Amino acid sequence: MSSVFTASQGTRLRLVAAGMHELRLLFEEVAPQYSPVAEITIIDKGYSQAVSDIQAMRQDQGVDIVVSAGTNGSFLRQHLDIPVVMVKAGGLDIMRGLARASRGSRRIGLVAYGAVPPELRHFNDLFGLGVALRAYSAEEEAEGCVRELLALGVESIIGHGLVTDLARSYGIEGILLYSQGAVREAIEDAVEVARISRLESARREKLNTILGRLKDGVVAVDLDERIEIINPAMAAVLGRPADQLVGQRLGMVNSVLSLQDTLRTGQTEAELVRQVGGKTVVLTRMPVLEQGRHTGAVLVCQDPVAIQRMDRSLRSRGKPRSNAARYGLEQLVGRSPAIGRVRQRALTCARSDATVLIIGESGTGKELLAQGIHNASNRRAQPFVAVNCAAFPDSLLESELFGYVDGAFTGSSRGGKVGLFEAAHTGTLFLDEIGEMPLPLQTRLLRVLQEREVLRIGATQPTPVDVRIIAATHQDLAERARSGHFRSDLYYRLNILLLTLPPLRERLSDLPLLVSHLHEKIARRLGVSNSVESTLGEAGHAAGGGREVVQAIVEAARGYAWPGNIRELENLIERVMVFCESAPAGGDAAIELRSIAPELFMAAGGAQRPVPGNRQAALAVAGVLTKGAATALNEKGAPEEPSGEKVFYADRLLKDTAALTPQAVLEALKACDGNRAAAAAALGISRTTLWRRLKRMEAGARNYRLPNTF
Ligand SMILES: Nc1ncnc2c1ncn2[C@@H]1O[C@H](COP(=O)(O)OP(=O)(O)OP(=O)(O)O)[C@@H](O)[C@H]1O
Repeated sequence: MSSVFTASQGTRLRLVAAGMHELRLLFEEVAPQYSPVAEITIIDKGYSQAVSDIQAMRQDQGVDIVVSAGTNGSFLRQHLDIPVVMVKAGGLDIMRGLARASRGSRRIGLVAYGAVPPELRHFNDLFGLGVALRAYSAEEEAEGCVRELLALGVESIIGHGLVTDLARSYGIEGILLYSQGAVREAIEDAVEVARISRLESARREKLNTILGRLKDGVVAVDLDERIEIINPAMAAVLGRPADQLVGQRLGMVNSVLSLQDTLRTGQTEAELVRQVGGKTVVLTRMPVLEQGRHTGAVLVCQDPVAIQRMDRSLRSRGKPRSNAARYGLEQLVGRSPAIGRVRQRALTCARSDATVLIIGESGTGKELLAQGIHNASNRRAQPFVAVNCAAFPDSLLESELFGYVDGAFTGSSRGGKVGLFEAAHTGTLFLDEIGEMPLPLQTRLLRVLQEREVLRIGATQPTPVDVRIIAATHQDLAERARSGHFRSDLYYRLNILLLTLPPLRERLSDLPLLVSHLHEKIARRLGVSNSVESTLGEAGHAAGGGREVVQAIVEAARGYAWPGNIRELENLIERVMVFCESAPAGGDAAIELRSIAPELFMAAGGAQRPVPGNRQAALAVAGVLTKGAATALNEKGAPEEPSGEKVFYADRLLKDTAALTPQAVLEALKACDGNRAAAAAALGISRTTLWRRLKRMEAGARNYRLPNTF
């Protein structure tokens, strides 16, 4: 037996051999040889009885294939939907039958099923064998043939089982046409067919599993455009069960999906946008080639929203994690009751998906709070996208937020652009400085909040988005709504969960904690020791140890009635630390300090808002900056009488930085080659504050010549 008879997947093939009388005996003789690959069940029944037995076996344990012969075999073929392999008599079988018959009889007859083979007729005539030949095509005709032969005096009839039985019933010899060889050949054919059909059905099952899991609809048709394969997604598009659609002409089921042109031209057409059942779909039509011949066509139907989502996910994966929130609520430093209440409310906000509005002065930690809420929410693993509405010209802000489709406007990038709403899909969108949003965009924003879908610029179909909005402002939004600068309906939509961040001046008790937190944070960033106890390297001797730096700054800030800006406090600390780091060991620190002192003090906030008590603040800062700063506080922690040098610097600081003058702004911009971020950093203010300052300067005094970048 050859190796092709290895049953697939380790299970034996299941064969049924259906034959009565002599054929059954032949099956019984041959079947054991195939037991390693096939389990052969022999049934000694014919016609409808055999059909019902085989169907029951099929239900019970499965049947791969049936082997039978003659009219019984033909009957089974017609009534079963599993393959039936016929035992066929070859030339040798006929010869063998004739030889056997001629041993005892003078007159021999042969009754064939279907038609007498022409070769046999020819052979009979050529050799003058005188065998009487008859053929039958239906069971009831067989007896007529036997009787005719009897009338001719035939004593021995060769034929199928039915014929041999009839011959015997009329008292003459019946010789079965088949040999063991013919039966063996039929079983081997059956095993091979069953093996291939098992492989086929395993392949089909795999394909069905894959197609069943696909979100895209797939349908394959034959050359007549009749549906051969259809997956559940496609059946859903067509609104009918898959089994009802198989065999139907696709173009008749839905003319938009017709594959007639593809069958005719053999051309692939990709990404065709069409409407099917009121839904926009993206279609791809392809011909099917089997061994170089067109045998049908395939249609793939995609949901554009899914494509967009995939596109977004690919884009966001390609990007570095810029859309991630770095801060958690635990980084919102402060033990004052005011900040405690904010932290508590923020935790409550994190538990819901409702829109949050954060109100607080610039640099009070609004973004930190927004990030903290995101990171404490269920969306923490999803994007956190922040946008400063004040930082973009109106038209740019629109395309940033909503994105645009390919060719939406001159100069738009090819392939369109994903807006920040879409980029934040499933996550949080932080809209900072929402009060600065132009009115037309407020209308669009309101629509997004109501409909939960965005319409890219130039698009006709909206894209659903699942985004949690956190908006922030330093402005009195209610007042802006009253004065018509802000849509009141949007204000009410945003103002669902309100968080108010108090300025630092209203929670000065948090100052020491904040200063040492920021000191540590900056030290980490600068790569210097983060302990306030430690020295700041060799240079630390010039300007005092870490503890003194922190204490002096706390003093300065307190005395100065800090105007509420933590960012500026952070900037001041950084400047002091950088200065202390860079002061040469044993060098004249006082000279160094003199050069940066005005800038440092400006960073302390005094430049923006001179407040009462600033002389004391200046003294404290100057204390850090002068050579004798290490003794700025006496042993009991009380401030020392200021030295003449300290007083001198404090006065100079006050004079130089009395206000963030337009001149100071312009000089900073000039020094930074018009780079706004750098200028803001140099001035120790946020980019937003600088932007506002510039806006005010532009509006108020047209005589300033601003660099082109503005
Ligand atoms: N309570 C706090 N604890 C620790 N750090 C804080 C706190 N509040 C603010 N900061 C720090 O101050 C800086 C400014 O904070 P943030 O950017 O969140 O302020 P903002 O109110 O959003 O500012 P703006 O309105 O100018 O955009 C950040 O570096 C932040 O880490």
